[in-house]
This record gives sequence, structure tokens and C-alpha cells, in this order.
Amino acid sequence: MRDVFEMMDQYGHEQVIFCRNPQTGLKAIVAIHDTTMGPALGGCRMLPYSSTDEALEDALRLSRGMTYKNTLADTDFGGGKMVVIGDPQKDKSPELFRAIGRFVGGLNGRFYTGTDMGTQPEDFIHAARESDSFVGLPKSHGGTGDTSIPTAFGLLQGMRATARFLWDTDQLAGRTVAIQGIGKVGERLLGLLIKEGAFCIIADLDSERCRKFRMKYGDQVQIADVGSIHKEDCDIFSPCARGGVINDETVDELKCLAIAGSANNQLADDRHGDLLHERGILYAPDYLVNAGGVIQVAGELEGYHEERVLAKTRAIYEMLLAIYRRAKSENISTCRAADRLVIERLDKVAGLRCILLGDDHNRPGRR
Ligand SMILES: NC(=O)c1ccc[n+]([C@@H]2O[C@H](COP(=O)([O-])OP(=O)(O)OC[C@H]3O[C@@H](n4cnc5c(N)ncnc54)[C@H](O)[C@@H]3O)[C@@H](O)[C@H]2O)c1
Repeated sequence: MRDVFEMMDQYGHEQVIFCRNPQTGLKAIVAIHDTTMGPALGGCRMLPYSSTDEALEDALRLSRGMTYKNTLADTDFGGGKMVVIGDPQKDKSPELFRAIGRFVGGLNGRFYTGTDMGTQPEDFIHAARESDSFVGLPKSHGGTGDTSIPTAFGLLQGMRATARFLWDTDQLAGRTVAIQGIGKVGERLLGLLIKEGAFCIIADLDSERCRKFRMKYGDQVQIADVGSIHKEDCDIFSPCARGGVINDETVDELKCLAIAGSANNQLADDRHGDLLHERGILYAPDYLVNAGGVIQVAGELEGYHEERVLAKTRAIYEMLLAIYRRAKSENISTCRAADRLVIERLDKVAGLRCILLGDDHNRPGRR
């Protein structure tokens, strides 16, 4: 195992917490990356990681991504993530989530969390019995419901901005979009794109789902192989399944003009963003275009107003256009342009913190 402090320095982390409860089998890591903007906010992922190293690396990378996502999405939250080492099919129990509730509650408002891969809104009903640090609960328990709805809507705004930049139009009618993964987000995105008049190529490990959508939408949908969807000749490739899909192997095989998808950490490494730039493929930074979900759950902590959530999600369009234009004028990759914008915003807000507040403003979303 690498030295934890060295890894924290590499990614720029504030705090890493290891949580263990033998009675429930809980083994979890909370990574708090940066709280300049406010308390850390990010999902709780449960996966059967093959090692603690792998889980830690995932927690560190994902929590840094949350700082970037929350900053560009203009929420008053910093970046954090929780990973639970376990098989979501076998190792879940109400008590496990109550233990999570107690550990997260013990952070006293430094970290808020909710669903991610392997966890469901219903799991957090148990966690929320122990502390009020949880978001994205079912509507029946005070949450705002399925985050894939705003996520897909935000992604569509990103695709419109991409169309504006490349083809001088917001219309996606007649464009071909290849969607990798027709899960919660992919399915909603597909529905939105079909409505727009786009043609969609889809692939999912669950081939039955693909057949279902081909039946539903007819000739506007074509099914591709899971192993080769990224090689499809298309206008936009949309990774909506797992991260790391733009890597040494795939980057030269892409035949798209742009990439815009919901998956987190699509680039295996930042240098793959540079390679896309060299190849003239326009990349919409994942942490910006998939921010609709976090905008919704941040709204739960700030006092939920649907109109505000919609307005912030629509703003993804302008923000992405600004990033595309900056990348072009500075001749850098779009992911580096986005990262620069994040650092500038963080620096500006950090500069405000020297102004002392007269009373306790330490409530969620305000410092
Ligand atoms: N749901 C949200 O609000 C949200 C928000 C931000 C980011 N994301 C990210 O977007 C991605 C999709 O999220 P989701 O909620 O739709 O997840 P999901 O689990 O509902 O769907 C993922 C789909 O991808 C398929 N899949 C897995 N590996 C694949 C592969 N190699 N090729 C093709 N298909 C594959 C799965 O069968 C599944 O249908 C995830 O990476 C998630 O972290 C989701």
C-alpha cells in the first residue's frame, strides 16, 4: 500500500477517514478533498473492491472530482466521497447503513452524502435515522427523488452547447449520438435525444434493455456491440456507464467529433484529454456536464426550489461554451481549461474567508 499522506498530497486532500464496524461488517473510507466552497458533498459508492488500495484510490479521485463538480456547478459545497468495501448484492443490511449514518454524523456537518454506484435511496432511510447528513432519500422520506432526471437534462444542455460550438446551432436533430450504457441516465438521455430528432446508437451489458429501446423507438435507434460502441462513426460519443473509457487503447479508435457523457472520470488520465485535443475531438468535461444530480441534492440542503435547480442545471450550457472558447483561445485541452477555471474560483472564494463573520454561519451551504 502506498503512503496515505503521499496520496493525499498528490490529489490535494484535507482529510481521509477510515471507518470500521465488525458487528455490521462495515469497512468504509470517507475522503474529504476540499472545503473551500463549503461542507464536502458527494455520493456513497459500494463496490466489492479487490483491495483497500483500490478503494482508497477511488475515494481520492472521486472526491477531487466532486470539488471540481461542485465548484463549477456553483453550489456552496466542497468535494467529498465515501466508498464502502462490499458487495451490494450480498453485504447490505439496515444496520450497515445505520453504522454509516453514525460515522458520517460524527463528522458534524463536514460531509454530506447520498446514492452512488451500488447504493439506492432506500438504503439511506436507515442511515438517516442516525444523523441528518444524507441527501437524495426517497420523496416519501423528504428527498427530491431520482437524480438521473436532472443529470440527463444537464447532459442535454452540454450537448446543445457542443452543437453550438461545433455547428453553430443548438439543434441536435439529424445528429448521431452513440450512448454507452442505457441505465438510469442513459435511458433518460435517449428519450430526450429521440424527442430532439437525433439518431442514437446504443450499447449496454444488458442486451435485453437495448432490444427494449429499439422496439420502443424503431429506426431512430440502432444497437451496437458493447466492446465497440466507442468506435462508432458518430457526432457525439456519450459514455454513460463506467469511468476510464478514454484510455491508451480507445483514444485512437474514436471516430466521433465530440464526447459528452454522464460517467465520472471518463479520462483514464488527464493526458488523454490532451490527446483528444490533438486529435481535434471536443471533450465536454464530465464533472461539468453530469452535475445536474448534485445540483438537485445540494438544493435539498440549501432549501429546495425546483426553479433554482433547473436554472443552475441550464447554466451548464453557458459554462461549457465558456470552457470551449477558453480552451480554443489558450490552445489547451478542454479539461485543462475547466481545471483552470475551478482553481481560479477556489482561489477567489478562499480570499473571501479572511473576512470574519459576526455570528455562526456554519450551516450547510454557508460558511
Ligand atoms: N445517476 C446520476 O444522477 C448520475 C449523476 C452523475 C454521474 N453519474 C454517472 O453516470 C453513469 C451512469 O449512471 P446511472 O445512474 O445511469 O447508472 P446505472 O447503473 O443505472 O446504469 C449504468 C448502465 O451501464 C451499463 N454498463 C455497465 N458497464 C457497461 C459497459 N462496459 N458497456 C456498456 N454498458 C455498460 C449497465 O448495464 C447499466 O445499464 C455512472 O458512471 C454514474 O456514476 C450518474
